[in-house]
Amino acid sequence: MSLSKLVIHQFRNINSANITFNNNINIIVGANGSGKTSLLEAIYFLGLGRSFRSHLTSRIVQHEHKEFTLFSEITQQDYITPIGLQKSKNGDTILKINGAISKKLANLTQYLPLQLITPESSTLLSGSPKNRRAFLDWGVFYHDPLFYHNWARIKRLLKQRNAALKQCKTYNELQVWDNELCILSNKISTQRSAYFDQLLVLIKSTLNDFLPDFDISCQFFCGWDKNNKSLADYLHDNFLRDSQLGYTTAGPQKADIRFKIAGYPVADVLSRGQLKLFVYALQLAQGLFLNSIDKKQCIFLIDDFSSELDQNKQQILAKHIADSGAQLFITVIEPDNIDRLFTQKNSVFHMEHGQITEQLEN
Ligand SMILES: Nc1ncnc2c1ncn2[C@@H]1O[C@H](COP(=O)(O)OP(=O)(O)OP(=O)(O)O)[C@@H](O)[C@H]1O
Repeated sequence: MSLSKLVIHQFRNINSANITFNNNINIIVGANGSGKTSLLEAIYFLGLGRSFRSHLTSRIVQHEHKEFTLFSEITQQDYITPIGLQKSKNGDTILKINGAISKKLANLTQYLPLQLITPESSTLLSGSPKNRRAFLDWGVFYHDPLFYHNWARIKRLLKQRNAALKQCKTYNELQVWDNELCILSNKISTQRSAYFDQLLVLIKSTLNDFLPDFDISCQFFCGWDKNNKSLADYLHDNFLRDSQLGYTTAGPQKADIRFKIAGYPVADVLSRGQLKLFVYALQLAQGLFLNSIDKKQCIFLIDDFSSELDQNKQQILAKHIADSGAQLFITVIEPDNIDRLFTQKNSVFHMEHGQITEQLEN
């Protein structure tokens, strides 16, 4: 899958754009505030139905306009899927996939498997486990077609259980939720750990290139200590504590991936640039997995490609992206020799005050 065409209307400072992208490398060059991140945000919106910068449509719609419109063509082998999305400040949304109205924005996710890397991405390692669960679930979602159903069901169940926790006086009253919860939790945990075990091989190999001087351990935690007791026992034994807290403290909603160096969390040991490289290694491993095992093309959106990376690391990164077979969108302020980092054919776009123009080959 690749994004072959994008039409934008009234999205941030981009009033109107009609762009045909390269199937591999797309380099977007522009000064501060020219609209580079807005372009990535528009692509992200088409991939996930939301922004990575704001929950408020009113911030994203161009000032003095009522709505933004995005139209794209997604190419898979020789088949083109047209997708159109319009969002208004008043909350109205129109999504069309292949000419038919689609009610759910979640339907978008299967078309563009996006990996976003921004200067804030190191929160994947330094932030809460929620970020690492989202990272892991992204891969499981594309790898295992049954995962989404289990995940959506358990989210609903937990919501109901947490509401019931606040009212139940005895554990017996809760058991109606827990039988299904335990079955689903074990399924999700098996799906996640099966994916993680395979991904780990790729993570180790990318980390070896990016951070060869560190011995890094990576461990999946399913959300409860399986070796100690079953989830059913945890739910039973934690009843009093959980009802005081008003939420369930054991289960797949507490899963995490623990990355450590000499027993310390990586965020406490590595520099900012090294953390960024770590995140690149993790996301590239997922891109490689998607390409080589799931036979789907990953799309990388990388904002501010060269920040905090020396020339050598930029070269390693460029090589890995090329090897992953992904479609790439990177933004840079200074073009320098960035296009020469990539050996395959690439397209360069210049961004100025929200206007995009493609640089023609000499
Ligand atoms: N709703 C909006 N309508 C019009 N312009 C907007 C809107 N939201 C943001 N902008 C403007 O869009 C411009 C582009 O911002 P963007 O973050 O895309 O730039 P950038 O090229 O990524 O900059 P940098 O290199 O500094 O990160 C900014 O000047 C911003 O003030």
